[in-house]
Amino acid sequence: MSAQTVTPELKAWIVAQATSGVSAEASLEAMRQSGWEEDVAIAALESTLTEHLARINTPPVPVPQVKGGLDGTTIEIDGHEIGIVASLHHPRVVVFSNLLTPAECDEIIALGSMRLARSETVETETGSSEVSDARTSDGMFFERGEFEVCARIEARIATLLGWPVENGEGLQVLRYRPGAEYKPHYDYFDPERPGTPAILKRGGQRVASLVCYLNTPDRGGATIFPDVGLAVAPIRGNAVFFSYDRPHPSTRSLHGGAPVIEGEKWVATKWLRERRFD
Ligand SMILES: O=C(O)CCC(=O)C(=O)O
Ligand SMILES: [Fe+2]
Repeated sequence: MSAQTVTPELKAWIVAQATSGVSAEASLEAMRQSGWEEDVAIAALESTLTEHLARINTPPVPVPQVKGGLDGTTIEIDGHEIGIVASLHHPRVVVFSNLLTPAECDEIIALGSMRLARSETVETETGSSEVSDARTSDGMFFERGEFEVCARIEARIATLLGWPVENGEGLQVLRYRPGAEYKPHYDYFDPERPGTPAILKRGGQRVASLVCYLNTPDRGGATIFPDVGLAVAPIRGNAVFFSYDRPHPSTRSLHGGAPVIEGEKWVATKWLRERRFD
């Protein structure tokens, strides 16, 4: 007898059927038609859907919130005035203007470029060509507080979102050249993946992202939220914040960086964890 194993692909298919409104009976019938024994198919459906429902049921955790709420148009932090441009409830998205000054954007680009250049050399030396087509940008991470400008931005973000500096990962800088993109993805760590428990030991889950635009590309490069058809224009100094109170697609936090058409796009992403990230 051929072993009938429940592969991740089959699980994904079962969940997709259920979420698109196909009845369990119809899915069972389709599985039988493609050669599954009925009892094995029922067990696969039952375990997969139970697991799926349990994840939807994941209790929400607290997430960062904008200081003072979203009623105002500006928020002042240490003499720096940040604008609230737009917000959305589900997914929770807030677009800010003037989160970073032009000088801060330039400084982060300058500091980031040095390390991008270095990592390019390393890559060519080892001959490793790990070009993923999901993310065609180049990136680097700063340590938290690595430079004065990093610490200043981190302190501002912590105040703006009421979330401790210690719960933040170091800023990540990405550079997209024309044609580069970041396909839609979730920023939380997929609870299904075997490596996730080890990652979560340091700081727990990611609960929010803040993508800061360091320049304005000539064309393209919006941050997109496909579940709700939202596109945020990348404008220097602006930033898009989004939070997700559980590691689940029901947060509608699926997002990506649309292809850059002309010019370069530079962003600094700040991820916030549930707990101290040391
Ligand atoms: O470049 C963008 O607009 C999105 C970046 C992003 O999704 C990330 O850094 O996780
Ligand atoms: Fe992302």
